[in-house]
Amino acid sequence: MTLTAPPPARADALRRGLASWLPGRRWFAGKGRPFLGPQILHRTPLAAAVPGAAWRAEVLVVRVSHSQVEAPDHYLVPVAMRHSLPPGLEDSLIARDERCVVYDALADPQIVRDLVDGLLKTRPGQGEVAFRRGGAVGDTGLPLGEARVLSGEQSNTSVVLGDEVVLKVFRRLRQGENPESEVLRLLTEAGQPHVPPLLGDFEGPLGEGRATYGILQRFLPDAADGWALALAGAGGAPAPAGGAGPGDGFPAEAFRLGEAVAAVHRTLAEAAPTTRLSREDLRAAGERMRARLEAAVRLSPGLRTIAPSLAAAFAGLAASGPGVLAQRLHGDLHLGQTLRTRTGWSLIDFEGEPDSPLAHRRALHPVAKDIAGMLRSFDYAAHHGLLRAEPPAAERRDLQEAARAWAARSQEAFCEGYARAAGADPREHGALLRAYLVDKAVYELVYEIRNRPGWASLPMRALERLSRGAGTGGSPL
Ligand SMILES: Nc1ncnc2c1ncn2[C@@H]1O[C@H](COP(=O)(O)OP(=O)(O)O)[C@@H](O)[C@H]1O
Ligand SMILES: O=P(O)(O)O[C@H]1O[C@H](CO)[C@@H](O[C@H]2O[C@H](CO)[C@@H](O)[C@H](O)[C@H]2O)[C@H](O)[C@H]1O
Repeated sequence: MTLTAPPPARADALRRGLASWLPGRRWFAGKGRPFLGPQILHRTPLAAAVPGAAWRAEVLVVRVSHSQVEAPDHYLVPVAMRHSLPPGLEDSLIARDERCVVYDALADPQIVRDLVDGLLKTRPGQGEVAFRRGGAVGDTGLPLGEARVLSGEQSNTSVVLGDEVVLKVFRRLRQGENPESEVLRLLTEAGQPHVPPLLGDFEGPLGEGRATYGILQRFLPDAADGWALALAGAGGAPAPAGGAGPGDGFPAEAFRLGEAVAAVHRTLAEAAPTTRLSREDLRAAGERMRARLEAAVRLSPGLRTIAPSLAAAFAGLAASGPGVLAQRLHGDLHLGQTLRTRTGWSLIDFEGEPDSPLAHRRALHPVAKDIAGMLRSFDYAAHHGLLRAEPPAAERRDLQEAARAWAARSQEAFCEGYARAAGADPREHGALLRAYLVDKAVYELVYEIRNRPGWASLPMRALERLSRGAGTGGSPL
């Protein structure tokens, strides 16, 4: 018997299903908070590349409001509808009515490949959801192999097609072009070797405007994740094959990573506008950091006692100018955004901080913002092993000292690599770096409380340490 696609699910069944399915998603930002709705803002049918398929697919844009006064969040949920749920996809089931079962289309390899095949044939201005090619592919099309969903601690959903291409679907939408496609396009067109090339992006409706729904990028099949390498390094493992050399350990890799980040920064400074910050600009940046800190204190009252000394670091920002260069950046740089291939380091995920407004992510910032992100990440990797361990107090102190020393070695090596490639050492601007380090740790604290409460002690400890030295001159490392 040949099956045809079922009729589309009823809107009320979809809404009810989404209300219970969404809060369990890793990428759902409102965990633990009640919400109104959800409301389905757009329901766009997607054409399958192969006619006569036994399924149908739609892209849903779902609006979630946590209160009448806060701005709502918008989530992208591509759904598949079939007569029955394919085996193994129970966790992806969203809704069921008398017509069909509805589930997360990105969890179904067959559907993802077929949908991408169909979307690749669209062009901007044609159809509701459309594909725009990047600078790195000709008109002959892309080789699309088997689809496999990447799992892990992610803000979005990525699917690898063959070992060639990765499709990243943005889960939280904002109107306008996502900074990731914008920045990757610049870097790809400039031939920057430390970034996998952008192949194209998808866009579709969001309210009255449009939004980037996803990107297609070259996949690096043999790459090792920088976060995993750093965790292994912090635990005493040697550097990876093809690395800086046996016995050099992770700090030697950190040096090369510093060089790679400096090279990407240089390309961005050449390819996009830059500006020199006045004292007033720096003071305003310090004010924004202070507002972030105040919001964090409301969420985590334990911060209250150290908040004044942390704020002193932001006040120091104005003293570091005028004339600091601001430019387009990565925006949320950490070890989880770095990949180590046989030939060197690559940077991915140029979306910026997923919890920050788009205007802030698009704005020009000093490179210290990215550098601070990476320096904080070495600290995370060093202390991660202590999260669950509960050794006696004396042993714990030793472990903490060892972790701090490892982090400091990696941080220094990263700055040396950066300085070698950029010709300017980030440690020379101590007040600037300190302000961005504190701001990043504040962002992380909020991020962890909302997403991984068990990890919140990592940025909290760092803030306590930074508060003891905040506002002072010299290196903040
Ligand atoms: N071009 C790529 N090549 C190889 N692996 C990749 C590539 N892009 C992403 N990945 C893998 O997918 C993971 C998630 O990608 P990322 O862009 O960081 O998504 P998110 O925004 O969800 O955090 C990465 O940590 C990496 O392991
Ligand atoms: O990678 P994303 O764009 O989703 O970034 C968000 O999530 C990150 C965690 O997955 C978070 O990074 C923090 O944890 C990392 C270890 O998991 C650590 O390496 C980073 O230094 C730390 O900031 C990131 O802040 C957040 O925006």
